[in-house]
Amino acid sequence: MTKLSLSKDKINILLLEGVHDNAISEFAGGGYATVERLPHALDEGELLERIGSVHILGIRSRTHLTARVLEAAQKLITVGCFCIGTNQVDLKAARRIGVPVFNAPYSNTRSVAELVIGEIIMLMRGIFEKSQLVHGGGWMKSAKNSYEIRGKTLGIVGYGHIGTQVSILAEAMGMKVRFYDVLKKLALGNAQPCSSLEELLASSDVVTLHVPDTPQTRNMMGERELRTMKKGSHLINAARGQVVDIDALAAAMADGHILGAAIDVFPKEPGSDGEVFESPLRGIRSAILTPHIGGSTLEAQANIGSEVAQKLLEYSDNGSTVGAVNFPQVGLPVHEGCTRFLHVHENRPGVLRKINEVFSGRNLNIAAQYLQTDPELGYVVVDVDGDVDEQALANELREVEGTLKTRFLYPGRRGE
Ligand SMILES: NC(=O)C1=CN([C@@H]2O[C@H](COP(=O)(O)OP(=O)(O)OC[C@H]3O[C@@H](n4cnc5c(N)ncnc54)[C@H](O)[C@@H]3O)[C@@H](O)[C@H]2O)C=CC1
Ligand SMILES: O=C(O)CCC(=O)C(=O)O
Repeated sequence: MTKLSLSKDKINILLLEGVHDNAISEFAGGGYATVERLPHALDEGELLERIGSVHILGIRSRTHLTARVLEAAQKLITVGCFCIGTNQVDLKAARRIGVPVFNAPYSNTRSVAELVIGEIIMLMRGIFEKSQLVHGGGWMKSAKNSYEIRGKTLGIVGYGHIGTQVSILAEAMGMKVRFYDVLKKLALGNAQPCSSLEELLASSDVVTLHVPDTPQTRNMMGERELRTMKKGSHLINAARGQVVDIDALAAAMADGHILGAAIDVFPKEPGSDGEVFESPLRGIRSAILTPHIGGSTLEAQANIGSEVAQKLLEYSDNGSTVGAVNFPQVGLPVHEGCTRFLHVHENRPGVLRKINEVFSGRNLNIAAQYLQTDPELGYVVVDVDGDVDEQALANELREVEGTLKTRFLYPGRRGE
């Protein structure tokens, strides 16, 4: 267990939104015992009240880390998103305060893909509507609007980790697959790329969305795009709520242009299970609405719990930023016997020279130095051998103009 400048029992870890037990076990195994876990998200006001004393924060998709919250996070070392998407975090604001953000880019991929496959069949057989009727004492034994998926065309928007998994599974079940992506992607199996979103929409029986939330994908499925879809086709959105114009979808479903939809994500989602969910889609019988559970399987949550906690530990213990989504990536060996200084700074001329002057001015033996930069940010890690007045050195480093964060630790040395 690496020793830190701040003893581990003083490092406050706050985990929100019911992060899996595996995360707690990982932290305990790393010597971090001060972990508080809440089952729900916190809103901005609640976060502002608590964030000042938090060193490591774990969230899922419902907690919004705004610039305001991050600027109040005086002690924050790192943030873990125990999910794939990181759009709920103001990543630039996190960079500005020198805080790397980690996620789990693959751990729930399969869970989302399986849900989508199930929904394709449910939609193409009108199962949800028929089942609701039967629950209400009704009976609708009819083949109207019910089709096999074999031979039908699935259009996948966003051919990344989830999109490609859906592609493979759908082809195995006899579907024809077409996809559209902004990047050139290797087509798996017999899948066919489309040169435009419109081409995909006009030729698919079911369209499924697997793009991230970006300024380009906001409302990418608006009135015009929904009307470009084939009459009687189906839409699945397990990506992000802002990708579909929900009012336009409700209208296209009301007049039967879109026959069915399965929607897992919404522009406004409740922060906790007790809160009332509002949406114009409520009450539409051919709309399968689920509470953002695409990635909510026990397998996925267990894997995510371990994966993200390990990344947070690697950063807290060793300074490694491998896997961070908003930071220069530095993979670091454990260098026993040294004191390691982590310095995050604005990437502007002269900063590195001044940092080196701080070390050379004290006649220290630098055993290793690691540096990664991107156009705005620099992250330098310096391992020093022998005796050193860590606190005085860290204070001097903090004085260097452009410094965003400084921390020191003792890799490989046992600590609390
Ligand atoms: N419902 C749920 O519980 C879950 C939802 N998600 C959502 O699914 C999204 C996709 O996940 P992954 O496949 O792992 O991401 P990924 O990053 O592997 O794939 C996204 C793909 O979308 C493409 N893309 C980006 N902008 C585009 C645009 N404007 N038009 C067309 N293609 C575009 C990218 O080039 C990439 O190939 C995540 O960002 C997340 O928001 C992820 C996991 C669980
Ligand atoms: O499980 C969650 O809270 C969010 C899942 C998700 O949307 C993601 O992984 O991006």
